Amino acid sequence: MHSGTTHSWNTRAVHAGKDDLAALGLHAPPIDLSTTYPSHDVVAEAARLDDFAAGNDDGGPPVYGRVANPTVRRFEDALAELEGAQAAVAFASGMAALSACLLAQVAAGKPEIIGVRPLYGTTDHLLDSGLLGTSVTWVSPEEAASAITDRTGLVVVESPANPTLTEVDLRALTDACAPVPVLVDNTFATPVLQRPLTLGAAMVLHSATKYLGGHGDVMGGVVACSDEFARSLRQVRFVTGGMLHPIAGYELLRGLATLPVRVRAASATAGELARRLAEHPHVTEVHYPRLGGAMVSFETSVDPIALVSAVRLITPAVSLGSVDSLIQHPASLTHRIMDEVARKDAGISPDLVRLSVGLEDVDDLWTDLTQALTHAVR
Ligand code: MET
Repeated sequence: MHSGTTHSWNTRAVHAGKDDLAALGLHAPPIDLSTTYPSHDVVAEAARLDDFAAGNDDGGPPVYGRVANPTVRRFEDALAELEGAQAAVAFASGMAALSACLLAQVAAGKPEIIGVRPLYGTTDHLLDSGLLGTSVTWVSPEEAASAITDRTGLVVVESPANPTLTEVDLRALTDACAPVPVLVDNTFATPVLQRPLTLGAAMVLHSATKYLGGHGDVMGGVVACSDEFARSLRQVRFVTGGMLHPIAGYELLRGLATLPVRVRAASATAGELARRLAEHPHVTEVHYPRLGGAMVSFETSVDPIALVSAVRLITPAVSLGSVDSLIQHPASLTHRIMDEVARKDAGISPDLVRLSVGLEDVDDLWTDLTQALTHAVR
């Protein structure tokens, strides 16, 4: 799957998933919108369907559009390469990707999940509700290993975490929990800043909707992992139908090419905004990861809901990772669905505001933030 070139990671971000294009006489990757694939050899087609149902993907015609797609495969191959994984499996959303990970472990007789809070609110809710037949034990990173039983399927962690930007020592966690697989939600860090598989993680989850797409116009999810776990995920995707759309596959592949420059530029602006916010009289605490990144969250003495409503350049909206900056109030929106006590215990206070920093000029963003902070004084 991988080219085996000695080019740098930044160069591979541009070319991964496209190495065969020149030989095909193409420059942009083709978008295959087929929902079905013709075959006059029914017996051979039946054998291929069996193979796909077992979770294999030989790169050939997928029989049916729910099973696999050539454009989506390009994105999967590229993301696998950038995360340093054997394989990647793409889904219609980040939550569909997480659901497949959970269902795969339930099917393997390992329905017990160990969760480290905070996590994205709907991830927290999916684990806490047990909707997919899992059970969860919530722990601190230091307690994770002692919660393992012979039915533990996954340790789930997000670092830096949504929305508090709390960082977990992933190497210490994966060492302590081995051989139980650790799934790291790497949506906020992106492989530009952190590659969890190099720190002992078994699976890396992305809401591809965020930085991988990067323009707020494509929804998707992806898991980078071993060939073996990828087979389990494809088996789940085959029957549950959470396949990524081919146009989304195209857009996500296109997003990867600019991922390094987008993340580095937005991170520089976010770091500067974090420094300025820390000095602001209406800001009581700023959260910004040691790792860097383009997310900043902060606690404020002004009315946080009035603050979010008062921005004019920044967009008041959930989601993140777009070229334009977004701001939202986690306790009202992204983490609303969580248990209220757990939310407070996880550090998601009613005064916390989350900012996704885009590619605008830092001074324009600062002017907007400061006027909104002034406007929202209680
Ligand atoms: C429906 S809330 C949504 C989205 C996204 N995962 C976020 O953290 O902003």
